[in-house]
Parts: sequence; structure tokens; C-alpha cells
Amino acid sequence: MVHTGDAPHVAEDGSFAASTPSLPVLQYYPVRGRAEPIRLVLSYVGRTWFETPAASIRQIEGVMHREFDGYPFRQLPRFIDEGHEGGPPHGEVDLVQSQAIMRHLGRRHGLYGSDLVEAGRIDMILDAVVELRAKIKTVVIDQRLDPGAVAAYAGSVMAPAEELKSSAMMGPGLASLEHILASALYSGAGWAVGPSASIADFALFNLTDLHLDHWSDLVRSRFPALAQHHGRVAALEGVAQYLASESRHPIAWGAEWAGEPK
Ligand SMILES: N[C@@H](CCC(=O)N[C@@H](CS)C(=O)NCC(=O)O)C(=O)O
Repeated sequence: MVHTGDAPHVAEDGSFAASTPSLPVLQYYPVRGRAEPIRLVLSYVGRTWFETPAASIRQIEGVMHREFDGYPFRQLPRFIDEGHEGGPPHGEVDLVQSQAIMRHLGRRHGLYGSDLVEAGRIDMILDAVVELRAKIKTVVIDQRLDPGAVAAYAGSVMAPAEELKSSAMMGPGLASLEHILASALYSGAGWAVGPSASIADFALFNLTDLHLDHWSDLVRSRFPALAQHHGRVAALEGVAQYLASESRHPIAWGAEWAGEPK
């Protein structure tokens, strides 16, 4: 479960000593954003993590723009893992780039497929989800659900499978992911890939969740396999508790954060 509040290893200026043992640390803004799939995986594997208190995000931004070592790309999320037996010591896994963090957790917790075939398929889905998340972010956050943008989005990314086949649109859409699930292309067990949950399922869940938040009826009727998969992930032990918890952040910035990066 997420753990916020003052932690001894977070300094006043928002920096912290990576060598301090205890919890894994997730630094991110107080929104779901790019960190949400990471939080879902941590919840599923039953780990408690420390999350940056919203109050120190300004200081962290200051550090982020001064120090390259922990922030080579001057972006969040950043994740510092705790050590474990047989693995690197606490603080040595110190990552930015949300997908690198997801893949690290997948490797560490056995959520990255059982062979190269499954791992490659998981990568495909992760990459498709990143592409699609960027598109929904544009419509929902940047264009603030402008009706024209929503209509264009519904006709492209959310187009039904039959239309996609006859259209010139390139790239993944929800129909592509629906097809993967509904046809059991990579899993006969209701997961994205293979016989059990993998990091691809948490990425996919988050994408569906964002769409359900705005277009629940449309998504449920047009993409029933995605909706069913969403319910399956939401019911997982650990995930269900996280989703119901007060510590789950909102999707978008509140007014006090207007203009902040996301
Ligand atoms: N490809 C990166 C993108 C990270 C990114 O864009 N982070 C944003 C927040 S979601 C950020 O830190 N922006 C701060 C800034 O630009 O100052 C990832 O997936 O982690």
C-alpha cells in the first residue's frame, strides 16, 4: 500500500538519500499519470512504497532541475527500489522512465512472461499502451474534452473494429487491444499475455480505466473484452484494495495544479 507523509529519508529540499533502507520510493506528482501502472503493479505484488508528499513536489522539481544524477532526463516518475536477497542492494536500482520502471518490476516480480515469446508480446502491448495514452492525454487534458477533438478521437482511436479494418488509420486503437483479448491471441486465460497476469495487464487496465472514466457506455458496448479485462484486474487481491483506498490520486490535476506538467 502507498505510504505518504514525512519519511526520514526525504530532506526539506525534497532530495533524499537513496541509501536509506526501508521502502521503495516513488517520486511523482499527485496524479495518476504515468505512475499509475507502477502503483498498480506494486499493489498487486503486495509491496508498500513511499510516495513523495504533494507538499514537497516543488522542492523535488528544484532538485530535478539542478541535479542530473538522479534525474538524467529531468522528469518524473523516479523509482528507487529496496534491496532484496539475491538482488542489488537498496538504492542501486534507481530509475526514471515509466516504462523502464514497469519492466524492472516485471523482471523482479515474475510479471514479464515465462519466455522470450511472451516477453516480446508484453513489450508490444506496453508500447501500444504508451502510444494510446499519449493520445487520450491530448484529448482529455490538453484539449479539455473539446467536442470536436472528442468526435475525432471516437472516430479514430475508439473506432469499432469493423471501421478500423476499412479505414486508412495506422497504429493501434482500442479495437486492436480488444481483438488481442477477445480472440485470445496471446492468452487463453483472459490475461493480455500468457496464463497469468503480467505488467501488460496493469498498463492495459490503466488505459481502459482512463477511457471508462469519460466514455463508460461506449467503451463497455464497443469493447466488451477490454471492459471485462478491466473488471478482472480491478478484482485482483491488492489491486482492489488500492483502487478503493483514499491514497489513490485523481486522474487530472486539481485547480491548484493548473498549468503543471503531467
Ligand atoms: N518518457 C517519460 C516521460 C516522463 C515525463 O514526461 N514526465 C513529466 C511528468 S508526467 C515530467 O516530469 N515533467 C516535468 C518537467 O517537464 O519539468 C516517462 O515515461 O517516464
